[in-house]
Amino acid sequence: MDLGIIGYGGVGKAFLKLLIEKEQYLISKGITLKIIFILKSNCGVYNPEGIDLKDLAEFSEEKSDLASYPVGGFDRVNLDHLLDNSDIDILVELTPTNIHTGEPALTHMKIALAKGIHVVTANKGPILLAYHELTELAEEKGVQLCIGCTTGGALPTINGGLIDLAGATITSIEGLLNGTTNFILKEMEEKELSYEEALKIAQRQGIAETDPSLDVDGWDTATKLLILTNVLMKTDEKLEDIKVEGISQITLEDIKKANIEGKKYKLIGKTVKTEEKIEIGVKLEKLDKNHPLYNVDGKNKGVKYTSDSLGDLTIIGGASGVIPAAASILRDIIILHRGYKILT
Ligand SMILES: NC(=O)C1=CN([C@@H]2O[C@H](COP(=O)(O)OP(=O)(O)OC[C@H]3O[C@@H](n4cnc5c(N)ncnc54)[C@H](OP(=O)(O)O)[C@@H]3O)[C@@H](O)[C@H]2O)C=CC1
Ligand SMILES: N[C@@H](CC=O)C(=O)O
Repeated sequence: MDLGIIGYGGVGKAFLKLLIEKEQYLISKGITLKIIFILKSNCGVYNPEGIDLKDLAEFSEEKSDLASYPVGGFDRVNLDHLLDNSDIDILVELTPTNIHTGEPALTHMKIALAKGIHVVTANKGPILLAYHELTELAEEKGVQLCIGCTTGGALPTINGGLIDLAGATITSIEGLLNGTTNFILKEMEEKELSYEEALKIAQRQGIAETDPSLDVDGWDTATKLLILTNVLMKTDEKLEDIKVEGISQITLEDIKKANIEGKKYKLIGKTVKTEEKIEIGVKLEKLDKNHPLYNVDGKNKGVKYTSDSLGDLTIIGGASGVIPAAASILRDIIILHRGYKILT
């Protein structure tokens, strides 16, 4: 399969390295992935024969300006033109999340789907704002929109809800869905760091969003929760209708006090749906030891589904990070290659 990648930051670079590491595994499964183009905001690399990934990865260790890459580097980006000429099967969209406009990713995805190209993405903005429109377009064109990375990266939230709870009605979703805030809370607790110091470490490790206020003010949790709600509960809820709280007000003293009570602070997003109404919100909660998400620490995340006929299902792990995020992009590509249809 031929791929084009838009966004060559933390996740994009990790994805390239992963493809190099997994080359033999992929070949053994009969999966040949050829990268035709990689775009950043103002430059890119294009090679219709397939980019030499090892060479480009080495080049990128030293330089960030792809225009100066000797084989196919260029500095004027025209995606429409590229998609017309490069004949790719899958567009991998990895630009920064914008929860207000979804751009630039929303436009990238619409162009690709309209041209009959599958889209695999880590970008939550377009899925939050235009999930139904994009899936309709994908269906009309007979291609897939793969969003496994948008609701917790490596944590298999979408697959768990759609595949493992198939046939059941999900009545509540409770999620610890943001690795950055959970990591900050743990660093403050264990190393007695201030909130600001812990956030800087999360940023250095590449787990925070390009705009970290999305993490610490609760919007990333809210976005993931809303995508899960709209996909799994077949609703069309909007960000502006829900109450969202972050963690920026918490102090080391609050955390220590909770510890003495045998409790831990966690940023929790929760949706409860009955026949009459739906309640959705994100808030900092003090969990006690009996709560299924109490032991989800550090960069790990977790989700608990309650369903009518398949009971409760709690999935824990899926640490945030550029490598697990890249691996969840590859997971979606493999699922696509196997011919499974996830979003039905
Ligand atoms: N980091 C993580 O652990 C995870 C991230 N995600 C999601 O993955 C996506 C990427 O995250 P991450 O790699 O950390 O982000 P980065 O900020 O590290 O990288 C973003 C990349 O997108 C490029 N870009 C920005 N605007 C455009 C544009 N208009 N056209 C082409 N390229 C553009 C940037 O180019 P330039 O450098 O030239 O500006 C950069 O290469 C985000 O949507 C994020 O929410 C999901 C799960 C986990
Ligand atoms: N910033 C996010 C990255 C994955 O979505 C997080 O911290 O979990």
